[in-house]
Amino acid sequence: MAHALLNELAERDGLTGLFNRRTLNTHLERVWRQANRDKRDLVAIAMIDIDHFKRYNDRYGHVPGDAALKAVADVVERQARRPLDLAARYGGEEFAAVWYNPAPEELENMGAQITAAVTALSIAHLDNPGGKLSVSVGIALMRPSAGQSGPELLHAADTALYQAKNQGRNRVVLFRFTGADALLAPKRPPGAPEAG
Ligand SMILES: Nc1nc2c(ncn2[C@@H]2O[C@H](COP(=O)(O)OP(=O)(O)OP(=O)(O)O)[C@@H](O)[C@H]2O)c(=O)[nH]1
Repeated sequence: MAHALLNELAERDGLTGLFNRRTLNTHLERVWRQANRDKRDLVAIAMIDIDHFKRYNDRYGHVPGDAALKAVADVVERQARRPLDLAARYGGEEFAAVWYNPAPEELENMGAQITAAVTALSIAHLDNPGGKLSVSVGIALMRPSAGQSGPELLHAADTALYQAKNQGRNRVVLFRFTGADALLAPKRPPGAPEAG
């Protein structure tokens, strides 16, 4: 019993109860191998970061800051519900979700459900445009193969998150691999006719 409790504590983040970064990395390695065996299964990662959280702490204090982190953690957890999915606190105000074999065309929507659910919490954040707590989301998708690794996927999701921050925050950006790695159809430029 005590052993199980210690294991549980080592795997989880004390504040939010989500899995910690170390557990995420181990899980990613495991599902990566699984998907590689199955040859066609995909793995996606979403990185989720609270917008202007430093300003939030500065204005409202660390106790409300911690409560906001827990509320966002619950949102992320609800969005990673399948048996091989996993939600983690990745760092201070950064969360990550592993999505095993998601439908590529659903990814943007899955990310948008996270941004919408955080906005719907209606946590006042007067130093954030819009006046409410919001998050930015970066998502990347890969079909694991021998030549690629989970950390590459994480890095791509992080790059997409960086773009989401730069483009104004409170939004979802999908990392778009090119060439043979492209699993997501490139977005049509505005006004372009539909393919087919
Ligand atoms: N209350 C609380 N704050 C934390 C915790 N961990 C990290 N933070 C705070 O999160 C803030 C992160 O700030 P930055 O990395 O500058 O990012 P940001 O202000 O969210 O800005 P953008 O990400 O660019 O939108 C810092 O002020 C940290 O102190 C925690 O466990 N509790």
